Amino acid sequence: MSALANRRFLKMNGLGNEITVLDLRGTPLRVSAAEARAIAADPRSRFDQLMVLHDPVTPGTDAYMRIYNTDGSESGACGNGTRCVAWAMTADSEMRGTKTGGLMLETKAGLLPVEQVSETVFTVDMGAPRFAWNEIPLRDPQPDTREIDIVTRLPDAPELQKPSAVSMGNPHVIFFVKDAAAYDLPRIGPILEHDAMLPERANISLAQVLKPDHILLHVWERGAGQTRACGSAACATLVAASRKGLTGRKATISLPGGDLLIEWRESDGHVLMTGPTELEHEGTFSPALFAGAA
Ligand SMILES: N[C@H](CCC[C@H](N)C(=O)O)C(=O)O
Repeated sequence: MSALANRRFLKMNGLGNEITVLDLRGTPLRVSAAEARAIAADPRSRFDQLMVLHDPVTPGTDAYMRIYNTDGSESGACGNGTRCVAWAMTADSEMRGTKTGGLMLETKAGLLPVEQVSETVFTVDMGAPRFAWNEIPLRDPQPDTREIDIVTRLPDAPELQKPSAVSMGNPHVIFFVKDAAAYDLPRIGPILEHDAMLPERANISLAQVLKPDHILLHVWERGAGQTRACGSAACATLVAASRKGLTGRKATISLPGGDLLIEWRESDGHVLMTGPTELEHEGTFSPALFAGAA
């Protein structure tokens, strides 16, 4: 039987980005890719991202997070999930600590300071974006990641070329388009996600700049498909738009699930993401869920 059987989880969302939170602090347990897929397959614990809390690694931090996509792959960043974890560690009776004030979370990509804005709204310091082609990573050297070469040619969307590429601890490719809603993302998303220029695949964004402080965004997520919102994509998109001179350093990013406020802070180059969280229900994993999952 999986050691995860009967463990408690929270089903949450950040702007409709489906997040399941699992607290494994104080245990040596780890979630395998097969277990993550099994959790995603149950409608009660279904997720776009599974956020797993582990004991802190770096002294002074509150928890280490491992982030899983629906397909069992792992990511270094999830903005909406990080806010959900912050809510859980602040308000949930079994996950909260005694600490008041901000939290310091960590992933394999780095440290994420979080501040509470109101009961359910949090600001996450998502760190500094990376632009070097090998840090994103891209397959081939690119002199300027504001406009990269990709291999895919879509006959019915020839304008989808020369996207921007940014790492927010996870890889993002952003196409600036006239109408972000005009594309069949479930069809073109997987093709672009697997472009030969992207050795670790990427999250694919279609961004429409409405005003210098307002962007409309649709996202196809690596390993999870089309989601109602993606926080790290919103951060990557604001940074890419600002680098191209399309916006300033602060904008509202409107996603199908709602709005995020993103600021690319001048003083230290970090990206701040502010948005809501919502608890849907809690539950425990049924042992039957893991039959066949290693
Ligand atoms: N929804 C998440 C991002 C998940 C990214 C993941 N799909 C990846 O493989 O990088 C967010 O709010 O930032």
